[in-house]
Amino acid sequence: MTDQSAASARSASLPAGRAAGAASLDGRPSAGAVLAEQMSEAGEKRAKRRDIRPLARLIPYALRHKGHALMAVFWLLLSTTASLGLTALARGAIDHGFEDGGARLNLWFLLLGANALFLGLATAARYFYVTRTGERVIADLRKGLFGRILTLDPSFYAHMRTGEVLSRLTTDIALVETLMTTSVSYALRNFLTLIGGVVLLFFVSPKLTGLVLLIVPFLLGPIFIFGRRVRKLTVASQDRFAGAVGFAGESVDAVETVQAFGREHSAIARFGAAVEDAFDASLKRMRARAWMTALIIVVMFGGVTLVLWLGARDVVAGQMTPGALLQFVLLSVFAAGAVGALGESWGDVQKAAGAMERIEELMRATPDIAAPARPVALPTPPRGEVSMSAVDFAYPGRPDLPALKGFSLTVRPGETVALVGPSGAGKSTVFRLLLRFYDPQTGLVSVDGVDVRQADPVEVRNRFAWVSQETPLFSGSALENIRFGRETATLEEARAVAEKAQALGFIDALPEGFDTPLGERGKSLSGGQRQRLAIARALVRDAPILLLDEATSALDAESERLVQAALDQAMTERTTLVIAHRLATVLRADRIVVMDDGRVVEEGTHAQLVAQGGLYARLAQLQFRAD
Ligand SMILES: Nc1ncnc2c1ncn2[C@@H]1O[C@H](COP(=O)(O)OP(=O)(O)OP(=O)(O)O)[C@@H](O)[C@H]1O
Repeated sequence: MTDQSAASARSASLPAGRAAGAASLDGRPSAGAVLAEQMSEAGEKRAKRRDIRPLARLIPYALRHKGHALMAVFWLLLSTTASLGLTALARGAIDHGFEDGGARLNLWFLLLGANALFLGLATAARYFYVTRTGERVIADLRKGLFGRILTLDPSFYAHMRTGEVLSRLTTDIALVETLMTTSVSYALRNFLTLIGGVVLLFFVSPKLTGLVLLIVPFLLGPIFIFGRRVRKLTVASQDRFAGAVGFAGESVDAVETVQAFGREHSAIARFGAAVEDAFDASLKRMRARAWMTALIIVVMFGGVTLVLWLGARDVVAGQMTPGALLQFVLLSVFAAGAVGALGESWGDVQKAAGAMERIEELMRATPDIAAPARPVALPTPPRGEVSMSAVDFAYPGRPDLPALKGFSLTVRPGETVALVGPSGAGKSTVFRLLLRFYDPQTGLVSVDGVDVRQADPVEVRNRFAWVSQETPLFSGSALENIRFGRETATLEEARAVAEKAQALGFIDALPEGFDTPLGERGKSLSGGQRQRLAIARALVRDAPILLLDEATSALDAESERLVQAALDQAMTERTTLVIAHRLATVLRADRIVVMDDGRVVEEGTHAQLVAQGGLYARLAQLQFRAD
């Protein structure tokens, strides 16, 4: 076999798995090694698929790299030819090398040596081109999939957990990667070796080959029948043992109760019985396995002996040369090895088929929200006007629970409107419809006078700067986080908005100022700092409409004052829609819109609404945090 090393490499089920042992310099596993190990473990649990048709979807990806794919096929054919050619050369060396007192012995062995050299090089080239094509396909697939994932709208994420989406991006792609790199190279080589080997076997000796083919069912029969039984019995004995362990765990956990009730002996007896039970199940498995082993060895070695005996008789009778017999034996070994190896690869193929099916499901998913064929352009310069009229909306999967019912609201350019209402009234939903994460079932949402359904969602979203409650930040520096609002922002612009957002002071005080990495999700900052940075990020966008979801989480007095000052700055000079939780904010608003159960129930200024003594008056008393 030319690349048995590949077999051992394959046993690590994911390519990433091989890196799992890698450690960084300080002895701890590196982040990459940890991820690889996690993916390797997760890969074990992903479902297989018997139908391997999904793998055909990889073909277009491979065809994008035709040159390398062709090179892979070329070297695959050459390396297989070289390994099969080895058997022909061995035959020649035996049959002709000793003729004329061994005159051509050196030549034959030179040829064998040259073949070995060529085989080595061809195998290396095959490995390189197959793996390179595979890795390239995987890189394209990864990029394509992530691109797709980020275009999917919240309706999609409502029925698929983000964890599952990430598993598809990492674990599932790693499973396909194993197939496309290690397994494909290995399996194709073995497949070709098998086909070529069997064809050559027929040429060398049709009689003996026929005999071998007759023996094969006798070999596969016991493997199939006993193998199945052994697997069933293995599961049974594992289950019994798990039962025993479970009972032991329970007793140890509650050892005081066991002792207080004086139940030690009965617990020991029960555990003993469970262990004996597990032992009996193992015994059955051992018997089946022993019989299977005996049968396989008898059939295999008996068969080999029979075939060799018949071959040797043919040699004596002059119907076959000794070299041909040697070639026959070598080819049989190659072909048998290839069958075994293909069986091993089959598990990887099924795993990858399952993975590819899941990946394709994501690739095929189309977002509900997309630009129409001919989007209507929003007016420039932007006016900063939003309007929702008679909007009815229920979230996907909750059709019976409308979040907005006949909701209408118009916000004029430059106006500040505070949305107030009990939890679940539909305030955040208003924002989600404006940002066009969803479309309403009935009614109209328009931005700057254009129906958002007729516009390009990217252009619509460009009109908004959004500060959400959670203010998610990203790993990267403070500057990069501000530039998330607008990539082209200069450092000066970033400083200017940071100043307006009351964030300049703390950013400058960071060890590397604007270049300080903030850690994953900006976790090195305090809650108030994160909020101010998020406000700076929204400000740098310089969008005409600000959507502000005030944080409900309490900050300390100083942070609260700073955040409030940042918000005051943000709200000036642009249309603002704010989900308000602070008294100061509602007092500043031009208009307060009170929502309840998806409807507008009251509207007016703070003073007017308090005087009305309705829902707002009650909320104001309970909900607003005084500054
Ligand atoms: N993604 C979602 N899928 C299904 N239902 C949702 C979803 N988001 C919100 N809802 C439901 O829609 C209704 C309105 O929710 P919304 O988040 O707009 O309320 P809210 O007024 O912003 O409340 P809060 O002040 O608590 O954030 C609620 O009944 C809520 O359970």
